[in-house]
Amino acid sequence: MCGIVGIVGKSNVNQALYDALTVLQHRGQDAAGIVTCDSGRLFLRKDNGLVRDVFHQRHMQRLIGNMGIGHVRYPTAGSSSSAEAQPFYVNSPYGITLAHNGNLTNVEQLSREIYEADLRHVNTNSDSEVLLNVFAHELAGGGKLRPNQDDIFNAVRAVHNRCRGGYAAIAMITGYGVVGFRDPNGIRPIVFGKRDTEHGVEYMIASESVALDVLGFELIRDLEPGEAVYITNDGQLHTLQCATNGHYAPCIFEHVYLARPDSMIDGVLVYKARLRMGEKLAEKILRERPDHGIDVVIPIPDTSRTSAVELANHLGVKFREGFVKNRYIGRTFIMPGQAARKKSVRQKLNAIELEFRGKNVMLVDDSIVRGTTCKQIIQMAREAGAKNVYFCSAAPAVRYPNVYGIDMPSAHELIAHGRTTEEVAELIGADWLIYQDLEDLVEAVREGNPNITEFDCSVFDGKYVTGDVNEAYLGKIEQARNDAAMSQGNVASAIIDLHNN
Ligand SMILES: O=P(O)(O)OC[C@H]1O[C@H](OP(=O)(O)OP(=O)(O)O)[C@H](O)[C@@H]1O
Ligand SMILES: NC(=O)CC[C@H](N)C(=O)O
Ligand SMILES: [Mg+2]
Repeated sequence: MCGIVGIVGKSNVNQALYDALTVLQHRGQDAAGIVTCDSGRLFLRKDNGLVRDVFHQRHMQRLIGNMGIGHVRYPTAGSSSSAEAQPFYVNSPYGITLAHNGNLTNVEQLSREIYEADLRHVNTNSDSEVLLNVFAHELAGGGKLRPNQDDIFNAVRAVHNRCRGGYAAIAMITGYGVVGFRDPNGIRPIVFGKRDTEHGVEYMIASESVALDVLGFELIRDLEPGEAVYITNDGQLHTLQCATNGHYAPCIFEHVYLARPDSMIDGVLVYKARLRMGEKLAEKILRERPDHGIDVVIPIPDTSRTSAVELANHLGVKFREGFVKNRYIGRTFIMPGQAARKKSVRQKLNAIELEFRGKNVMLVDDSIVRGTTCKQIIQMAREAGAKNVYFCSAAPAVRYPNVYGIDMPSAHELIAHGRTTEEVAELIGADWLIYQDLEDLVEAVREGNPNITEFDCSVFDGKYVTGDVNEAYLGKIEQARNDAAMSQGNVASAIIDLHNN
């Protein structure tokens, strides 16, 4: 889950892109990039780091032009090297740059095809550079000096035929316009909107509606699975369904953890979905532990706050902020490497003893993935004098890898993989543990938009909606991307870099 944005404006868009990336920072903390287009010239700045660290005034001044795209990265393929920061650029045809959220599952085959048949060179291990080259090759196939919307949409159609996996992408065609497209299952989110200015209408495409809100754009709608939107340099907007088999199977983990609560995804307000998760989890606790004896409900900041409030309401138990979060430390789960994740939990959260001493506390988190957070938090609660520490997760047990843009490639790193709830409870040191049921999670989200009949719930049930994920593939990514392999790989690839300013 990276954050992507594209704007076609009426004056320089650099500041708006920067602001949008700041709002999308929760989707990727590893690298950030912006490319703008002015009079047929591209201006690119990208590097490792948070948005505020990558762009200094001297960079911003050079990012001129009334259209551009931006990216915040959380790597799920390749390495964390700055060479794989996005947007990526390819010079032919037209000069295309691309920002991608998601992960391709047939990248090996595509890489081979690109080299052997399309005669193209890809310089990194990033699947996003492969996606860009597939799109570029298909657009070149039109053979036009000046591409129009039909040429763009034909290229997107061909991308859907060749690419598998999850992808929400925004590409800029130098001098022509910005195109956004979404994979035929709609796994990753992408929306577009507009704002009126005295010089005319400006358009924005972004991962989450919150980026539109904050910049004063009005949400038009989500892209449908398989659909593309193309905004020309002079502000004409075109949309087209480019997939024959498009249907909704969006990633449910966006609602659990990835997205901001104030975002609206596919007609569902994430905030309300999380409230309903809390309500349903409370019902399960009342069913399974009617004599729970809980004195206080305490969320593990930040993401679980919304569901924890509603959980406490429904249990009729006091809600208290027992942990204070250091606001200068980012999200732990999306940090690369277990050592960094482990260290940051302690730096990030500190207990207020008063809320724990002598009490039966119910700690609430949105999810338990590797167990990094909850293990340490439970220990902190005990050190703060809690009598009993119960734990609940607003999501079901995460037992399977993700292959569509969340960095959970290795089943063996997941604390619940191959374990019962009781075994996980023991391992994390909880007196008892309750997970949300998958049907309840799906219901909590679906109530926001009953037209969505299917979700990608693969991390919970091991069913992969693209139908191409088998044991051999999972084995391969586990080997290539487990924590130990990644820390070696990152050192080796740190020096690769072709272009940057
Ligand atoms: O079991 P784990 O592997 O620890 O992963 C799950 C935890 O990671 C996330 O928190 P994170 O700190 O990333 O972000 P937040 O501040 O948005 O909650 C999530 O909210 C859980 O707390
Ligand atoms: N999290 C994402 O969406 C990652 C995008 C892309 N696969 C990368 O690794 O850069
Ligand atoms: Mg958390």
